[in-house]
Amino acid sequence: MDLKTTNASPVLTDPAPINKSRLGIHSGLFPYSQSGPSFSSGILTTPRKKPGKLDDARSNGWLDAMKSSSPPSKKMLKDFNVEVASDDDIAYYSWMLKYPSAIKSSFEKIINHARNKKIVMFLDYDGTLSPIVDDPDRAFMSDEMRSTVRNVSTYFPTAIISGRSRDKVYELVGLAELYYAGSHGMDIMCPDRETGKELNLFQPAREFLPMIDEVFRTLVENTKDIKGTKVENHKFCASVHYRNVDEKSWSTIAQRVHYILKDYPRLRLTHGRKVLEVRPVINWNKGKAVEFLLDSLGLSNGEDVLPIYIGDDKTDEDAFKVLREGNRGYGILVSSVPKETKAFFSLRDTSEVPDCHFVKQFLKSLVRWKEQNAPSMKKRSTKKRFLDKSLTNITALYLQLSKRGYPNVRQFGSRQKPCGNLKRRSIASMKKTQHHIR
Ligand SMILES: O=P(O)(O)OC[C@H]1O[C@H](O[C@H]2O[C@H](CO)[C@@H](O)[C@H](O)[C@H]2O)[C@H](O)[C@@H](O)[C@@H]1O
Repeated sequence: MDLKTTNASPVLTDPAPINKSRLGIHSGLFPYSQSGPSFSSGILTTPRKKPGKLDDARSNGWLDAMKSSSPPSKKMLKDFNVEVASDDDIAYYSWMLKYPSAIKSSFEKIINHARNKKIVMFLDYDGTLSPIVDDPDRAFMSDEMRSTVRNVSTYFPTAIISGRSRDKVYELVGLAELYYAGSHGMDIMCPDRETGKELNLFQPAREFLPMIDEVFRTLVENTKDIKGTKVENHKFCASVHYRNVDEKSWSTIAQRVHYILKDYPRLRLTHGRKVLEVRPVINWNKGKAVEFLLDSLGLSNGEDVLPIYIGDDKTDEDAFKVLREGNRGYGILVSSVPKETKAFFSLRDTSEVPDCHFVKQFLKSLVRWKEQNAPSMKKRSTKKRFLDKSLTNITALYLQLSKRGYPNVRQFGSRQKPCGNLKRRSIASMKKTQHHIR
């Protein structure tokens, strides 16, 4: 992908205008009219009355999806002393004929294909590096997983692509030597394509920032009476969690979220694991982020590059699709149940084996293979690692500065390029600055 093309706005034209009078809402309450962005800072509240049967037919479809997302783990079933039906296993193993395990028979295939190629590793966070837990704020990855990912990154360029905000996922992973794409790929920090040394910030949905902030507050306000609901602001998208909500209230959540989104035709809803995700209607996703990162790393020319993407969620399918369709690399789906997927391989995800065990095992095997069987392809050269180190220092510093709300750094974000003085400053002087702001 030519970087220049990514500078073109990926914002899609608005979907068909909604019928405001049908909703019985005064047009002044629509924060974004079709004719241009007029922003209202108010929080909309949805009526508390139960919406009519035909209020939003889509809610029913969504309810089914809500029920089937993130199926109960075997552990949960065991907790209730219920034997796991062997039919499930049969279904799983026949599904695996199509999507074989990446750590068993197919590992050979993967490494054979990787010989003489440069692997680029893309990793989703929740459900891939950290186990799915009830509280999203407590989805920690283990130290062992962290050190495994660090080892991976010493051999292969490694990026984390998450639905969470970039700051949040960086905080959870805590490895400055990786590249990060937050908000489902809408917030990317990556090396400059030309120099490879400077950092670029790519935020294709920047204009949606105030809108997401507003919808976030509206969602919080309108779901606060539903026990267990949690709404997260991920900067360029927002998540409404219903994992801890009584199933009887799921339809209420679906209806309220749909009702609110009727006022935001430039936002859309997608579905994750017991979470509804509100995102801008732009032609950008985790797949585009993978292409963008490969391009920025100067690795978009397929022949000698093998991108591998590991993820567990529907949003990861966009990345699997990019890799499959371009015949560029391998998608690996983490799942304990058969699913329709564009991935090539699978890794079992089971809470009986904690700590995303199979993902870790796959990553460790890859490192071991590299250490043992490709001694000629040593760890990334000292010079390269020095450059990477400089880059990671800049990343760490940037994240630190932006967290502290430094005005210059915000500005640098808005220009989608690091601010000049930050770019040109030597690492030593940056360290000084870093020390200064602690
Ligand atoms: O793209 P990801 O890194 O996989 O992020 C997807 C969502 O992950 C988080 O939610 C999921 O994990 C939580 C912690 O295990 C779990 O409680 C929740 O039910 C899952 O949906 C995160 O909180 C979301 O905002 C992300 O969009």
